[in-house]
Amino acid sequence: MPYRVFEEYNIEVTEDIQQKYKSVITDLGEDVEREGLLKTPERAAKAMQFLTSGYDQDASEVLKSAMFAEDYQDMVIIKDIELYSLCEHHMLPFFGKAHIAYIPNGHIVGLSKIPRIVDIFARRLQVQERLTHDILECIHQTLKPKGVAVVIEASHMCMMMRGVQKQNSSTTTSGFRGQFEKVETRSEFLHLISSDLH
Ligand SMILES: Nc1nc2c(ncn2[C@@H]2O[C@H](COP(=O)(O)OP(=O)(O)OP(=O)(O)O)[C@@H](O)[C@H]2O)c(=O)[nH]1
Ligand SMILES: [Zn+2]
Repeated sequence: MPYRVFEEYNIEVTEDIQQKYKSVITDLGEDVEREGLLKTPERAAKAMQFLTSGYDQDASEVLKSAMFAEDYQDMVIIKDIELYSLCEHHMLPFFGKAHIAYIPNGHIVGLSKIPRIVDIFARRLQVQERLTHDILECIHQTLKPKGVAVVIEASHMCMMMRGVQKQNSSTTTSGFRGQFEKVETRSEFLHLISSDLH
């Protein structure tokens, strides 16, 4: 199955992570036996499994499950795809939007599959650069389009809540393959996703 519905957690893994969270909460000086925290280790164990559930999913299979032969030659853009990931340095969230385009080469892909693969790569311990690259390469290698472009704009909680504590900075990463390596095609894409269209 290319993606799983996240309702059934592995009992043993949940129990194991839960015990570790109990120690962490205790080490932080809290009382794991107080009412408000009684179920917290289990909830946190489940939340972390969900937020890293992308490891168990095959993004390429997801794309392959909805590729259709079609003679459409122009740019397809899916923009403002919201994403939530975890930075691998602090395991704190980074979140923002992905804008993705491709130029078909005999096949189009079911539109929903693009946000699905964004989630699959985002639900892992990531850096924004690798997330951008993972999405780009998956589409490039699986759909084999004439071109693919990925832009991600994101804010990192590790830079907002702690560390340098910058609330308003955001980071943009991008990757281009095939026809998007040409300035005119890339410019058209960047123009079409630019904020004045929102
Ligand atoms: N390039 C990149 N860096 C990231 C990303 N997420 C977090 N970081 C950075 O990873 C770096 C880790 O640096 P360290 O010096 O080891 O960690 P630190 O002492 O917690 O650093 P500060 O955040 O500066 O306090 C920090 O500069 C973070 O801002 C990301 O997606 N991409
Ligand atoms: Zn971080």
